[in-house]
Amino acid sequence: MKLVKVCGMREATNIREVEQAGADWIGFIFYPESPRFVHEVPDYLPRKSKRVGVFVNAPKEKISETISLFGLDLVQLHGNESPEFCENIRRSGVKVIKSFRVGDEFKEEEVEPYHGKCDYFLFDTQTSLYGGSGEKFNWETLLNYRGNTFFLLSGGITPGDAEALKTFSYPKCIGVDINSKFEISPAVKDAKLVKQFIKVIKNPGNKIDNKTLLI
Ligand SMILES: O=C(O)c1ccccc1NCC(=O)[C@H](O)[C@H](O)COP(=O)(O)O
Repeated sequence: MKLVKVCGMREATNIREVEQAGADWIGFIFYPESPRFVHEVPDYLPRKSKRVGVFVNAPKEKISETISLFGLDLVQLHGNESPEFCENIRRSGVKVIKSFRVGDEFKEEEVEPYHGKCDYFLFDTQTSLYGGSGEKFNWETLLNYRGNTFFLLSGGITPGDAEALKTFSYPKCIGVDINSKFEISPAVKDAKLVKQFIKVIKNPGNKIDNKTLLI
């Protein structure tokens, strides 16, 4: 695994800790219904980790305003945004991640129109929520993904999944997105757990110890 995105951050001190833990990308949720909703600019924003803004069916103007306010590098779209909308956001100079909710079977026809219109896909679990459900889907369904767009694996990934992820070698998978299963409370991550997880999945020789995982 090459890349780890830690999503749903809000508190300055915690953002700094997670950045120091080695997160490549840090996500901020701009969806008011989320318990991780970011309503003001934190006192610290990551400098080394890339900043990702997560939106659900937000208007273009709101996204553009937030890109400027937070200095976003990437925009992640979790709603019913069209391929044209993705392309339009991309023209603002940010990379675009389009999220898809995966159920029992992988639907190639759903993702197909988005190739070339965004930079990455994110495969999350199909639930009644737009994201942050803490639910896992069957990763094997992604064996049916034939596209060329690189993707992030997401949905209920836990600290205990680090070992299994070392052997997850889908050619187009560039990394993982972690969120609720690393939380102490909504939007507050256990930076120690994040650090251990990153260490293990980026260095195949390392094993995570159960004491750290609290299992
Ligand atoms: O996290 C949220 O509350 C959220 C709400 C609405 C849209 C997206 C949201 N999160 C985006 C993410 O990238 C999450 O990390 C992803 O859905 C996985 O979350 P989890 O299942 O908790 O690991």
